[in-house]
Amino acid sequence: MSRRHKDIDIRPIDESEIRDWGRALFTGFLRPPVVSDNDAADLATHVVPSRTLAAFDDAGLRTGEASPIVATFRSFDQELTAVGGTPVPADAITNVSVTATHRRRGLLTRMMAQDLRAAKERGDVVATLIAAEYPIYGRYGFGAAAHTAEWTVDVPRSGLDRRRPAVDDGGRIDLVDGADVRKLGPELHERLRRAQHGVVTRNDRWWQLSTGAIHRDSHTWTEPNYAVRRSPTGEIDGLAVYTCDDHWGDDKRPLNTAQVTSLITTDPAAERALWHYLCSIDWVTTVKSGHRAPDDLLPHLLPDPRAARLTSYADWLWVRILDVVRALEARAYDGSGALVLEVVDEAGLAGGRYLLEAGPDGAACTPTDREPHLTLSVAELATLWLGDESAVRLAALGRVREQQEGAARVADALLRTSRRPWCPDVF
Ligand SMILES: CC(=O)SCCNC(=O)CCNC(=O)[C@H](O)C(C)(C)COP(=O)(O)OP(=O)(O)OC[C@H]1O[C@@H](n2cnc3c(N)ncnc32)[C@H](O)[C@@H]1OP(=O)(O)O
Repeated sequence: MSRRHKDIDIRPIDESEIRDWGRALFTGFLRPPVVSDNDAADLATHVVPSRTLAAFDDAGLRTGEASPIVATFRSFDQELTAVGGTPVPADAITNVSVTATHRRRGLLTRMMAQDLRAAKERGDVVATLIAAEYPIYGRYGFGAAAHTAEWTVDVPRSGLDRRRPAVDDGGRIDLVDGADVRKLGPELHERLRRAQHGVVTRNDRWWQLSTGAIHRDSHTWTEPNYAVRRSPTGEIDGLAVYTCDDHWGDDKRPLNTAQVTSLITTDPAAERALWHYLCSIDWVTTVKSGHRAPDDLLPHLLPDPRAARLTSYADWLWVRILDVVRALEARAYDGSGALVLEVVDEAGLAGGRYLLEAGPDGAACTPTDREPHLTLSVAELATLWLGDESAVRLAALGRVREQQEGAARVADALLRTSRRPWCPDVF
């Protein structure tokens, strides 16, 4: 007999429960439900029990070793770069799963409420996640704040001159190994995240996982190629990570694909140089770009931009604002103006009426009782906050309400950014 959801206990796990929690996670994520000793040891290195929730159904039929854990949820400290380059503290949510036998009984809803409350109390400005499916997280106040795009480049069609480098500025490209990337990458990424809104922090574990320094039985690993670009003054200003397959046509024509898993730069010259390098590797006729911002330069670095076909486009980083005042004061504004926002938050975490007075020299956001210009949910505010969405478009969709005529245009002039946000990572 299935139990009512409120009889199922939700609480942080303790250290002795990490392995069972891992098995429930693998089950929920449709991996083989087996946690090897190697996987258990790896989980123990980064799963922080106090930030890791589980739902326990003790009444189920089970034998021997089977665990009562039927749902998983984990969060960790992160920083998210706001518009203008200032990082804000974020509650990064991951490893959300509810076992198929226990779906749609409100377990995620309970775990989310618990975690967001704790994040609010800790003083996090936002919560972040990468959503498995679009319809899951809006109800909890998350908005799709940054999108991802992938292009597939038909190299022979691109019109690139593969004989010479794209940028002849005295810079160079070198192939390095994983150990070099662990040394050089973090500093490059630090510079990127001070410049690009939407970027999130990468911890040591991120660099170790992405360079094969940590081996997990539950994940396959293929050593990629790592190319760094040095600027004319010798500074590392770009890193491309890619794998190549080994595919030949019947007519002995090379038809290899270079799949980019990560490409970060701090300079457009480095971006141009690395894409050109990737499109110039002998045998490579297709380059897949990996996760890019929708306004990435790539297509327009090719003489024929149509050679870059958009093969994936989707919502990517979801943001839940927990502190409207700090979120709006942390970001930069190119224009100047004042806006009164009526923010609706059904969870009672961040709602209220706020006056935003902003300009290129800074912003102040204060609770107010002035008449609002716009009424919107906290989720819609998140989509506007990172600069990606248009308030005019949301008004047309009925997702924000103009309380004063023309307010959506004023909001767009203040909040939209000239380049779109980009989150290069999955977490
Ligand atoms: C950040 C990440 O980790 S992303 C990974 C998320 N995990 C997965 O996708 C793994 C597979 N899916 C699952 O494990 C579960 O279905 C979850 C975690 C998505 C949802 O867990 P549940 O406990 O079933 O959610 P819960 O019962 O709290 O649902 C609340 C509401 O959201 C809706 N909902 C939940 N999941 C979905 C979904 N995938 N699609 C559409 N609606 C959904 C429910 O129908 C319910 O709506 P209602 O209140 O109108 O009835």
